[in-house]
Amino acid sequence: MSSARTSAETGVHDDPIKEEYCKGHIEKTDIYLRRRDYYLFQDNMLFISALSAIERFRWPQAVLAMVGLISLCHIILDAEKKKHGDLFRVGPDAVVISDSEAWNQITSARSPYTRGLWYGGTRFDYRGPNVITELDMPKHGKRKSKLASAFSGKHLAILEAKTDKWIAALITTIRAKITNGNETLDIGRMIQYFQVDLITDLGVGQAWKDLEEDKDHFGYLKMSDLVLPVIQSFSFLPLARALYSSIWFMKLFGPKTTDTNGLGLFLGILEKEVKSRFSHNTPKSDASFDILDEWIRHGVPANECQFDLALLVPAGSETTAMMIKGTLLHLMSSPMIYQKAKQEIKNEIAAGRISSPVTNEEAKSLEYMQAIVREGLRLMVPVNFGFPKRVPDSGDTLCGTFLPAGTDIYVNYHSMMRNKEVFGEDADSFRPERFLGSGPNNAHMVKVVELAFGNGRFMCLGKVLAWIEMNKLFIELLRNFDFQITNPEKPWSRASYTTWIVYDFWVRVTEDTTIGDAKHL
Ligand code: HEM
Repeated sequence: MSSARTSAETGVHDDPIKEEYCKGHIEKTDIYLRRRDYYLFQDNMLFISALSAIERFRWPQAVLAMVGLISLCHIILDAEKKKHGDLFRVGPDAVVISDSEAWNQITSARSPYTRGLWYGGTRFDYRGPNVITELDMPKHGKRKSKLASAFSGKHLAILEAKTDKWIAALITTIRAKITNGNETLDIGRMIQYFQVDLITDLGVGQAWKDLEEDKDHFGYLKMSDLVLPVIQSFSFLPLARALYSSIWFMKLFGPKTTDTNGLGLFLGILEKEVKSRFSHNTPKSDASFDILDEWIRHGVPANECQFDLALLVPAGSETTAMMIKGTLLHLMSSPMIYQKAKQEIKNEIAAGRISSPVTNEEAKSLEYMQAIVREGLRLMVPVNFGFPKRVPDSGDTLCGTFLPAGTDIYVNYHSMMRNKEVFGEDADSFRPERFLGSGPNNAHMVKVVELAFGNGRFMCLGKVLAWIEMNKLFIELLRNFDFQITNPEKPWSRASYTTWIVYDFWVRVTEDTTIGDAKHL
């Protein structure tokens, strides 16, 4: 509880509850109980009662309910948003928000908000925090600014060249499968292989070659599909989170660099690579750029290099892969949009306006393809829910409700991206046309979609890379191939946590023989 402050100090004159709180006359819990419009425990909704039950130590029910239900959390949260509005409570000290203006304000560059303890629960290495699990904001800011150089300036051209290289590898692999008579393939898995190869190549200059060998090396993806749901479910439960992210627990049960498979093996490989670079003190030339060298040049210490490289693989692969898979599914399910996209690519090739492969700059001038990317990112927003920001000492009023200091505000991106007031009555439909034109509402929609990457000092570190990929990949895939869903009744299986997991995304892929220059790779 923050110390007593006067209304003159806090500037609070208009809200008696807020004023009492700021003067220190009432506790945070009183505020929740006094505010009828804010008191949601009358809801018998399992998700909310699961979260609230933690505080009452009804452990077994809470844990079971959470783990069982959270794989549908986007549906549950969206239903609650429809009932209670843009801000509602999910725990004694926690609310969920889907209002884009408020989220923009909370996460702005100079925001006094800090990270909630939830962030610490995503840690997977007992030896130390990575940049995303660092809770000390000044430390986080310093650390992040050193990491950011690898994603900016002269390195952008290298990010683009590596993206081209791995898109080419993806296309070669798909083509080889078609030639061998395997037109039906799990495109979801292939996109994950593509992402892992791209990120490992960028990270340490050596891809795992998942695509080339058609193999989930080190069982990394299998392990991540198993571990992510557990970590992402338990991270919402304060006591569980404190337990499993404690150093002794992680030492006993977490991944270790001596493991022979999965996450531990992966950490071990990174440890070796980082040690070798530091002991040889030989950063590579610009031509053979990788992120590790860039970080060493910027004075990132060896242990942080290890932890942050280990973060890049899940942070950089699961997210972009989800967006790509989701957009492909929408394209395949929307024949008119699919054909319009192909026609735009055809026209641009015929007019000699796009190279092979398309450059990032050229890709940005394909208006319809850009609209598809935004619409795909919006409807298949890769980060679904989570990433709480903690209300500063003065408290704050959001969506008309006063929130006391220390309240965690979780974002509900899924509902934010489907807000009818922002995106129109058909916000649930895949309709890229909504982004065509340049009216003020268009600019506003674009800004809201950008929030999918976070904002201000909470911004995603790999945003620029993700945009290069998204700009190019769909153009390259569609100029080479045609895609068709194999099972219209169940095109894939998908579970939602903070991020998503997609299984069994089988599609039929054939060569597109109608677009002239397709065989460029
Ligand atoms: C479509 C793709 C992506 C989306 C939607 C996305 C979204 C996000 C979001 C919402 C956050 C958390 C922001 C917050 O704290 O509020 C984040 C953080 C982060 N992302 Fe991404 N991301 C994507 C791709 C990538 C890629 C490709 C990389 C790396 C190569 C990456 C690396 C990171 C890192 C390192 C952080 C932590 C930043 C920090 O500590 O402040 N992401 N991302």
